[in-house]
Amino acid sequence: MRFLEKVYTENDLKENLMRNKKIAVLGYGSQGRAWALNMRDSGLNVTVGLERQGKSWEKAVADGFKPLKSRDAVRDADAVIFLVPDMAQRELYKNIMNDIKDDADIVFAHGFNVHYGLINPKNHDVYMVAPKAPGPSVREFYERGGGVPVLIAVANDVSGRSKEKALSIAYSLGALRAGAIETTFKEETETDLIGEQLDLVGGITELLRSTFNIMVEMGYKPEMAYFEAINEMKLIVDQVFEKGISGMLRAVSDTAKYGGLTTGKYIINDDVRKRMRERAEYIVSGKFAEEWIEEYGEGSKNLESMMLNIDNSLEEQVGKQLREIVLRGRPK
Ligand SMILES: NC(=O)C1=CN([C@@H]2O[C@H](COP(=O)(O)OP(=O)(O)OC[C@H]3O[C@@H](n4cnc5c(N)ncnc54)[C@H](O)[C@@H]3O)[C@@H](O)[C@H]2O)C=CC1
Ligand SMILES: CC(=O)[C@](C)(O)C(=O)O
Ligand SMILES: [Mg+2]
Ligand SMILES: [Mg+2]
Repeated sequence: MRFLEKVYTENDLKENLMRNKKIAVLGYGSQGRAWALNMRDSGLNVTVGLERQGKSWEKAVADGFKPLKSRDAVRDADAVIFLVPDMAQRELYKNIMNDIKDDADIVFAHGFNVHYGLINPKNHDVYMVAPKAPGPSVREFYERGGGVPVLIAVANDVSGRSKEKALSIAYSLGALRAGAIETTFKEETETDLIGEQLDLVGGITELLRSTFNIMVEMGYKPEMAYFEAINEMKLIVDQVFEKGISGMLRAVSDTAKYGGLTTGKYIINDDVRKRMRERAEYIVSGKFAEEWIEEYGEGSKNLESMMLNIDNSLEEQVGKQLREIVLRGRPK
């Protein structure tokens, strides 16, 4: 079966529609910094917009930008890119929407706010360029002559050229050196959330911590447990990244293959899969979005306490010390 019918690369860019346009990047965090730097290095006219002075402001200045208050940054922008946290986007949009030019594009790196109806800019081109990687990788790949793949999607196409403009932004991020795949806001939002909750961020975190804690309960030294249960994850995932799951399995010992395949199936059984499916449906129903908006509205107290719990855990204490050794040995 042939997948990936259409992957957009640099050859698909007929015209760089963003070349002489003014771009406002709102937010200078994980994605914001990477986008602003990559787009500037690609020759675009980038202004960084922030709500207030602070760490992000200082970082932007250190990188050679002259940040402006968001409302000033968007005033003459042809494209406004929302790279502040998803939960902050609705309020920011409300505060600055009257300052945005009537024909400016509204651009996102993730579909959450548009898909769940929190932001609904009617008379603008609204599109998404969603890097499938954390911000620092978006920058690092670009700097090393590459780019991370992106998903592009169009939610509102007033000009008839939204997709071309999304490709032009993808190009400036370096993403067309890899490729862009077209999707919808709905599909990107739901698959992004399902992925990060079921395995990437949710499932994996608890698997790592559970394995660590079981070893410690059984009387093994925490540093041994950390090495075997947590630290080595990266090396295994790197194998998956390079060669897929079967390639990873071929890179480990037959003992690991056999034990892993049998125990994996024993742990992740139909019961667990049923619970995973329930959470995926919870996302698709919109209830997760409601829950998260409510939690954020109440000051993210539960999130903070869960983070504190992790910060104070034994695995974090051991990890901090062990990483000094591990990172010291990493090739330069
Ligand atoms: N973190 C990542 O690697 C990825 C993020 N995305 C998407 O990119 C967008 C930006 O996410 P991140 O880069 O993770 O954000 P972040 O949390 O790193 O961004 C923080 C930036 O927003 C500003 N900020 C924080 N709270 C604010 C508020 N209440 N009002 C205005 N500005 C505020 C901060 O000063 C900082 O400059 C989101 O839509 C996210 O879903 C997409 C792919 C990966
Ligand atoms: C890095 C990424 O793409 C995530 C996990 O979906 C996110 O940070 O939301
Ligand atoms: Mg993601
Ligand atoms: Mg995400």
